[in-house]
Amino acid sequence: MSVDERGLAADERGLAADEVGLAADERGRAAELARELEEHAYRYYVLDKPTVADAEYDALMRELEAIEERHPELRTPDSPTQKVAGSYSTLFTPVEHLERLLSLDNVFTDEEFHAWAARAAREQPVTAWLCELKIDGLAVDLVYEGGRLVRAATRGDGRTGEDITPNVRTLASVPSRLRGPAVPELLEVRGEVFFPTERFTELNAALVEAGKAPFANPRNAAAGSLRQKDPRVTASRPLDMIVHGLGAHQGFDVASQSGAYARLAELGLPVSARHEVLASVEDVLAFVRRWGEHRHDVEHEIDGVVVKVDDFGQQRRLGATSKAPRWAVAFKYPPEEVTTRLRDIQVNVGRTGRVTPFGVLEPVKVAGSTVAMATLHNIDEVGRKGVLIGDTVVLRKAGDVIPEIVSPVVDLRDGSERAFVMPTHCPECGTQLVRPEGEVDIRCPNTVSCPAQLRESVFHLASRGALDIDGLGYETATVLLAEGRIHDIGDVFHLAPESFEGLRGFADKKIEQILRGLEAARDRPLWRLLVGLSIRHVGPTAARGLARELRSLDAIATAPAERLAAVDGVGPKIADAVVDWFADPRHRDIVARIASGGVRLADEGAGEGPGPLDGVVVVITGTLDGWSRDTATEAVQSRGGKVTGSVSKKTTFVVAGADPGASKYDKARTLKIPLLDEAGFAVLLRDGADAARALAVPEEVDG
Ligand SMILES: NC(=O)c1ccc[n+]([C@@H]2O[C@H](COP(=O)([O-])OP(=O)(O)OC[C@H]3O[C@@H](n4cnc5c(N)ncnc54)[C@H](O)[C@@H]3O)[C@@H](O)[C@H]2O)c1
Ligand SMILES: [Zn+2]
Repeated sequence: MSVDERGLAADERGLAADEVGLAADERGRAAELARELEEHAYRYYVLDKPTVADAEYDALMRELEAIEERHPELRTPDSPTQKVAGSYSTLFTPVEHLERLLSLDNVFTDEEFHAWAARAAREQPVTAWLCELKIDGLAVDLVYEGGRLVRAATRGDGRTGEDITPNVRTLASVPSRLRGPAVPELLEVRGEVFFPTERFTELNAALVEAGKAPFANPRNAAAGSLRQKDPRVTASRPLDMIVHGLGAHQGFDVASQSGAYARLAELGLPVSARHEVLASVEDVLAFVRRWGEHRHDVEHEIDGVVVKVDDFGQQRRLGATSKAPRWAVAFKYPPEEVTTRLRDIQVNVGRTGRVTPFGVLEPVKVAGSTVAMATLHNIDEVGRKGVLIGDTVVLRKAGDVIPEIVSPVVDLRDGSERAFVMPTHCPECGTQLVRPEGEVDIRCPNTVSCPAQLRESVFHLASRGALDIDGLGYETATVLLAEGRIHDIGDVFHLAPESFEGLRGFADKKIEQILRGLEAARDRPLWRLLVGLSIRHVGPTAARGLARELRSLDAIATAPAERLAAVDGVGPKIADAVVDWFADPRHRDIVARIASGGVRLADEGAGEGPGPLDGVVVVITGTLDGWSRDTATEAVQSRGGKVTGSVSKKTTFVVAGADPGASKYDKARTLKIPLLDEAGFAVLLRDGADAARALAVPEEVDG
């Protein structure tokens, strides 16, 4: 044996030894993962009290799958990757399902879906896909004999579930008798029981008030409400159900999933109207994308889309694994919930003095960004949520919405947690805080010199939503105030090159940028200035209304409350806030300084009669190349027209840019409201409504 060969042989031995070590490690890890997964599944399915978010459970499951992929000998039939998760509690009588209830395999990306669909199609050509929403609830099995509901059960381990018949009978949407002349002799249907999203906060608040632990999310609320010993508790909860599957049946002859849904609906069962039968994989992916964008427009939570082979014959030929059918898959959306630790609760003082608690979190990644803080809105909210400092909490970040603390994980408390106490004095200026009667908010009443309020109001004046002053960000505002170069928002437009003398961190370029930013901001539309003044309750909608109808700051400042309240989008509460604000001589002084700083305080056409788009109501949806939503809105409003957010019979035109919102688009078609593209919109602005109407050709909906 040559030296070389010996070396090689030793290497091989080394490698083999490593592999043995690795396998032993991985075997240990696999066993640990299996234990953890079983424990989490028990907490989730039996106790309805998970201690980790679904995304964390799914990550453990994927880790186990990956190990089993490398070491197939570890993939035993009792591995959590191979069975339907779930168990049944001794609180309920066990019942055998007539046919097994399975879980679903998952895909997370277009590529994974393509691969899945291709694999299915290799076994069995697929003629049509049925797409529907994946309801985040709990699976329930209903059995009808001779048209009467005889049993309802949870999924359990897929073979044996828990008898929850009396509880399910309390659901208004579940018929106790099927409707119509030809009811099947036997019908086993599966569906999802869910807790309507908008009722969830209300339930948790009530539980916390009663000294009980809140639910982690609407799914757990559904499971916990349904799996009650006392059906009266279930009856008191707003549970709903949608059916999405067929089990054993006799006298129910249909050839497809979509056909089954039509028939189930005739029988009076709750079927979702949101399913679609689609021919191509591309159409399926478009469905997935569309609902991803409208994920929060649904009355229940959805965690993805379920794609099923529509034809029953094709389904049968594809069959199932021990865990899931091969003819269906769940396309999961990115998770929006994680758990993390609430390290502290602190308060923030806003531009109008409002004191809001916020949670300081152990930084955590969710929905693509790292979150370290979450608002808690007000002191009542802290109480309603029942969170303590030191708690592990469920954190939710849905789309562009700011991150929210949903609930504490009560089961993970160790006694070291403590309740948040609202400070009695402003953390920034030491002034005693007040809670005006009948208000939920606590405020710092020192509007004149509270550093937090000044900083926030200057920053707000300069922000995108208000005057959009380039170069004047939060840091700059803080420095200028702290160094006494400005005292409040009234001084901002008096900033000159000398104002920055002796300040560190202000290069000539930066100073120029700010001065140029101010120059541009002097000429913005009136409503932006109004927003920038930080008058309580006055947001863009009210400001636009006021500017549109009164057209100058002077007119707004001197109008009586009744006149202001009559403005579209204003009303008495905002009107009073406006009157109060202008009644304060310090505020009038601020306005005078803003005016002497060269800011335009009136819109063009102040005092003029109706504009060319008077009476025209426009809804804008999708993106326009040449316009932002703000500039497009302004263009309509400055001509006397109105822009609203939803399509109704009162809408004159719907302007649809690229990727228009599906619901607005569809509604416009149903109500036969003229649709304008970007070119049509330009015509509307230039030549008026009649010219635009002539251009709006009704087109056919494609898919
Ligand atoms: N947080 C935890 O501790 C914990 C523990 C266990 C499981 N889980 C979560 O539970 C889920 C896994 O459970 P699973 O096995 O039920 O899988 P799954 O929820 O991903 O998918 C299967 C289920 O989807 C339901 N479903 C909803 N809409 C449907 C539709 N339109 N058509 C068909 N089925 C539909 C069915 O009831 C079916 O049983 C994961 O999301 C996991 O994170 C979490
Ligand atoms: Zn203060």
